[in-house]
Amino acid sequence: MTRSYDKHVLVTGAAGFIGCNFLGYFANKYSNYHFTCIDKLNYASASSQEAFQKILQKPNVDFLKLDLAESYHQLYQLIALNYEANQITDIVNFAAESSVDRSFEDPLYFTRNNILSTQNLLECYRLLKNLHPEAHINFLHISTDEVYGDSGYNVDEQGKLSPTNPYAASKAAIDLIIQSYEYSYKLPIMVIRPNNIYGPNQFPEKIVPVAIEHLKSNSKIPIHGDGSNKRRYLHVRDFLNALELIWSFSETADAGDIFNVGSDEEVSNIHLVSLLCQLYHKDSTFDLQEKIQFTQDRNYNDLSYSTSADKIRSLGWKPKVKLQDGLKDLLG
Ligand SMILES: NC(=O)c1ccc[n+]([C@@H]2O[C@H](COP(=O)([O-])OP(=O)(O)OC[C@H]3O[C@@H](n4cnc5c(N)ncnc54)[C@H](O)[C@@H]3O)[C@@H](O)[C@H]2O)c1
Ligand SMILES: C[C@H]1O[C@H](OP(=O)(O)OP(=O)(O)OC[C@H]2O[C@@H](n3ccc(=O)[nH]c3=O)[C@H](O)[C@@H]2O)[C@H](O)[C@@H](O)C1=O
Repeated sequence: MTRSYDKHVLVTGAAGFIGCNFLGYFANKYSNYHFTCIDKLNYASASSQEAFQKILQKPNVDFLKLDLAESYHQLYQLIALNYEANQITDIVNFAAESSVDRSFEDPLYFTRNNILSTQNLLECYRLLKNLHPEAHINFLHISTDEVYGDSGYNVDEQGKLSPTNPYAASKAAIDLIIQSYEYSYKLPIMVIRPNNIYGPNQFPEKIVPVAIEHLKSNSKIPIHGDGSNKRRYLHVRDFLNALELIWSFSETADAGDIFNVGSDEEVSNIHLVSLLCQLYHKDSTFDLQEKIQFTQDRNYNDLSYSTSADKIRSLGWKPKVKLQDGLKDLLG
């Protein structure tokens, strides 16, 4: 970094769906912040590649291709050993393998990746405090509402963690490790648990981009099981607004906190796909049965997530993008 910036923000998973949308918004709005992006560039990054490469042209954005789970020593140098030179002030941690379906196929990889990638960052922060007790990093960790599983009703941030799939278990595990660092080392870390997020450049394995891809190729949309599972959907712009609000609190927080961030728009998978078909075919009629094919269900498919976002709503945040409008935008 040559010019002086007000913040030096480390953004992990920056080449992914939410990370790249985060950069597109914050690197433009906060030109007085420097953003160092870290990403291993997995399969999911491919969908954001064009947008990510464009953002890397900005003077206040740099990129390090690193696997956080395998790069402890480089991270230790970046965050702790060279603290006086790098002066990292904030960490926004998106990096994770994020696909439930893939986690059923390779659970151990999800455990290793999603725990070590974040715990390596926690270790660097812990050791930084040993070297520079005065150092403070605003640490925002992106978790998920899947950590609660589908057993609770209107679960708030104190709800029991009850994950049902290997992805969610890896996210719940690192949430608990973060909690241990808060208690044992007094590291103030903000944990954010969003519901399903959709928006531009999402890799077509999540239902929204999958359905759109199949609509555009006129092929049948795969529906797991009977399609009755429900999810709540939040547009990525609304999520970033929530993140901006939480980030502002982390500046003065001397303790960590947890925030559920979610919408009230809960729809079943079959209804979501039907809505996308209606929006895509506009006024022309269509036979839904011709547009879908029922496929084998997941090993376990959470029925729905009933989390309460009252805490962040009480701070003035609320979703602004209606699902129908957000989907219409995506369909173009
Ligand atoms: N998309 C959603 O609906 C949703 C909802 C709730 C929470 N989340 C969480 O938000 C975060 C971002 O999700 P997303 O949808 O953008 O995921 P994504 O899969 O689109 O992107 C994740 C990015 O992280 C990178 N990454 C993963 N492991 C890494 C490692 N070890 N080192 C470096 N980079 C690594 C990948 O290369 C990828 O670019 C994740 O932590 C996910 O658990 C996502
Ligand atoms: C909060 C989490 O959201 C995402 O996980 P989730 O599994 O809920 O998202 P998906 O889009 O993969 O699945 C949603 C829902 O649709 C079904 N489905 C999916 C893909 C497909 O081709 N057909 C389908 O029927 C699936 O079984 C689910 O019931 C996000 O991926 C995760 O990171 C989160 O944290």
